[in-house]
Amino acid sequence: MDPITFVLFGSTGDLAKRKIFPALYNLFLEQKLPQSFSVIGLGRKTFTDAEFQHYVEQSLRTFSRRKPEAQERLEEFLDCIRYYALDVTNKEGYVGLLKLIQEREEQLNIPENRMFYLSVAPEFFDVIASRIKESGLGDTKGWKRLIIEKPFGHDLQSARELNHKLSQSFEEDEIFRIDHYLGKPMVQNLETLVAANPLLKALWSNQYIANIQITASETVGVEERAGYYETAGAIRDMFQNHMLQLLMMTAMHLPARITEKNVRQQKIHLLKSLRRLSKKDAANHVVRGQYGAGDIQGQAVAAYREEPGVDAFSMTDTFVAARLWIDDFFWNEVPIYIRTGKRMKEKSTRITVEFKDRFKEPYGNANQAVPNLLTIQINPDEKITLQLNSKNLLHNGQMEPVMMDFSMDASQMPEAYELLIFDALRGDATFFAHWEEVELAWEWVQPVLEAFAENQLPLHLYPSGSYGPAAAHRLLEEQGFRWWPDEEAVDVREMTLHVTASAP
Ligand SMILES: NC(=O)C1=CN([C@@H]2O[C@H](COP(=O)(O)OP(=O)(O)OC[C@H]3O[C@@H](n4cnc5c(N)ncnc54)[C@H](OP(=O)(O)O)[C@@H]3O)[C@@H](O)[C@H]2O)C=CC1
Ligand SMILES: O=C1O[C@H](COP(=O)(O)O)[C@@H](O)[C@H](O)[C@H]1O
Repeated sequence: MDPITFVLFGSTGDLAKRKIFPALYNLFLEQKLPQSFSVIGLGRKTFTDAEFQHYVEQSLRTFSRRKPEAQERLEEFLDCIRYYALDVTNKEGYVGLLKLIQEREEQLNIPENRMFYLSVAPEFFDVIASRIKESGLGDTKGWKRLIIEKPFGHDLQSARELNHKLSQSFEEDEIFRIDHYLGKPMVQNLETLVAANPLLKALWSNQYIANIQITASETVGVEERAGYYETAGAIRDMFQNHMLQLLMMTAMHLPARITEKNVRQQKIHLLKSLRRLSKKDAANHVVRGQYGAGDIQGQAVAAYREEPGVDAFSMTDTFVAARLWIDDFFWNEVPIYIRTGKRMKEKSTRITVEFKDRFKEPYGNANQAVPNLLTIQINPDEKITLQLNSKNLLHNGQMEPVMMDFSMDASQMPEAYELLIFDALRGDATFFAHWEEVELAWEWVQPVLEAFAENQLPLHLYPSGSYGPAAAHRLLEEQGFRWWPDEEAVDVREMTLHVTASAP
C-alpha cells in the first residue's frame, strides 16, 4: 500500500474517538497500514503532540475491539500521530498545516499521498474542501482523496449544491462518501451470497421471490442528538442513505464481473428503476411514526416529545416504513418493504426474502406450510437463516417450519470503519456511495420530505418498546403479506395510537 498522510478534521470529536482511531489502530496491528504513514489530528482545542497521543491512547483503551496489549506496538502507532490546532474557517491556519504535512513527508521520505477525512459537522464540508484547494494542500505530487461523513445534504437541492462545491476541489473518483452500513461485514457479503451460490442466484427474481423486507429497528432513542435529529428525522437519518443502500445491495442485478465500476453501475441502474412516488401518493405507500413513552427491556423511557432539546409539539419522524417497487424485468411486481425506527422492541438490522408459495397444492386444506424465508441478519448478530418446511413424525407427521442457520463469529469481525478506511486507503470505492447513488436516493425521497413537511401524512404515535405503528402492517396486508417474524403482527395492532394534529 502507498505511504500516506492521513489528515483528520474533527479529530477531537465523538466519531474520531469511538470509531476512527480504533479502526486505524486495528489496521495497524493487522499490518494493513503502509510501512510509513502519519496521522495529523485537527481541531480547535489545543493539545501538544504528546497530550494528543495520550488522548488517542485513552480512546483505544476504551473503544478499540483489540485492547492495546503490547506497549511497544502501541507506542509505535502513537508515534505516527501529530496534532495541529486549526479552526477550519480560518484561511491562514491552512498555511501552517501544509508546512507541517510537508515536514512530515520529508522526515519519512514519503510521496505526497494525502487522505483528508472530514469528521466534522456538515456545514464545514464545502469550506474545508475549498480551503484544501486554495492553500495548496491539494496540489500533491502523489494522490489526494477525501473521505466525507454523512449527512450528504439535507434534501435534493442542498445535496446537489454540496456536490457542486466539492467538485471544484476534488474529482468524483477522489471522493469517498461514507455510509457505514456498506462497511458492515454481512452487507459486504450480500453480493457474494447471491453471486457465488447458484441455488440463490437461480431464485433471485420475481419468478420465485414474493417480497423483500428490510428492517433496521433500534432500541435507543434520540439520545443527545436532538439538535440534529429534529431537522433530520428517520427519513434523512436512516432511510435516504442506509436503507436505500441495503435495498441496492440486495436487489441490484449482479454484474458479470464484480468490479467497483460494475457494482456501482448496477446500483445506479436499480435506483433509476425505482418507481417514483408523487407527493400525493406518499400517504398510500409511506408510514411515519414517532415514539411515545413506554418500556425498553424493563426500563421506563420518555416520549420523543419529552426528550431534552425536542419541541413539545415536534412532528419529527422517528419511524418510517415504505413500500417500494422496482420497475424492471427482474423485480416487476415484487414489493419491497422497508422500515426503520428508534425506541423499538429490539435492535435488529435484517433483510428477509419471502419466497413464493408455489407448492401448496399437493397438501390441499391440510397444508400448514409457512413460506420459505431467507433472513440475512446484519446486526447485532451476523447470521443467515433459511426457513423451510419439514414433516415432524413425532407430531402425527404435521408440517412445521425448520431453520437452517449459519452464524459468523462477530467477535472476530472487523468493524465497518476498519473495512471502509482500508478500502479508501487502497483507493477501492466499491463500498462507498457514488454521487449518482446519493442524488437518485434524494430524488426518490424528496416528495416524501415535502409530504412530511406539509403534514400530508398522519404521524402515528407508537409506544416505546413496540414494533412500531400498526399502520406499517397495512402496507403489507394490502398485498396479503406480513412482516416477519410473525409475532409482530399481534403485538403492534393493539398498541398503536393515531395522531394527525400537531399538538401532543
Ligand atoms: N458520532 C457518530 O456516531 C457519527 C457521526 N457522524 C458524522 O461525523 C461527523 C462528526 O461527528 P461527531 O464526531 O459526532 O461530532 P462532534 O461534535 O463530536 O465533533 C466535531 C468535531 O469537529 C471539530 N470542530 C467543530 N468546529 C470546528 C471548527 N470551527 N474548526 C475546526 N474543528 C471544528 C471539533 O473539534 P474542536 O471542538 O476541538 O474544535 C470536533 O473534533 C458529523 O458529520 C456527523 O454527522 C456520522 C455517523 C455517526
Ligand atoms: O447513521 C446512523 O446510524 C445509527 C445506527 O447504526 P447501527 O450501525 O447501530 O445500526 C443510528 O442510531 C443513527 O441515528 C444514525 O445517524
